[in-house]
Amino acid sequence: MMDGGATSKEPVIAVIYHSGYGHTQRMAQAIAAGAGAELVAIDADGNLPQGGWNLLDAADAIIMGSPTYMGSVSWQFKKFADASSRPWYAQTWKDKLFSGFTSSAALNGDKSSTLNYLFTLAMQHGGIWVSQGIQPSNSKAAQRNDPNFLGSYSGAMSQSPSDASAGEMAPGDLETARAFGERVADVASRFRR
Ligand SMILES: Cc1cc2nc3c(=O)[nH]c(=O)nc-3n(C[C@H](O)[C@H](O)[C@H](O)COP(=O)(O)O)c2cc1C
Repeated sequence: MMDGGATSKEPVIAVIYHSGYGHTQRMAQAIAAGAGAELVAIDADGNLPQGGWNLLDAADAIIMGSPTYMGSVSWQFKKFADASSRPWYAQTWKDKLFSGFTSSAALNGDKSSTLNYLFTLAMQHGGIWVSQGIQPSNSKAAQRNDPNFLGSYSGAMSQSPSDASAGEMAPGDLETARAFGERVADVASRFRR
């Protein structure tokens, strides 16, 4: 339902994302489950579904996601970003909370470049960025499915080998994504007080 939750006191949170092969979609679903958010999927032509723009306009927090393709967002996500020049022009998304997430094949894969782009887009809209806020699992004892094993601070990340399907994603990355969604919702509810 994309009614923007107008009658609720709970913050309205939207997860807007593009996914070519399903990995970023699974992250988006996990984040939305943690945040109690509405999903807005950018389609293969870079367009939003009916009601998508209205939901973003009504949202207190917008969490943006794209796969990392050639070190940045996909062209479909960039089409959405360019189309967001309409709310940018009127600064109607000013002071909303924003955050971001991405997936890649390589362990590093330049995912930070993608998150940096999402941050820049949020800043152009006059937004307030929410960090991932989950301590990294980076000790010798750390295991692949421990919280924030990829050690991201600026947003949520997942990594899957290039020949692994979305169904084979690391459960720890998805659980990290869910916990990240919870955090954004917590920050958003504090901002509404
Ligand atoms: C056109 C293209 C470019 C890619 N560029 C990168 C890259 O720069 N770094 C990387 O680690 N993986 C790269 N990948 C792999 C994807 O990031 C990875 O498969 C990701 O999980 C795909 O997410 P999706 O299923 O949501 O589309 C690329 C894949 C494609 C199709």
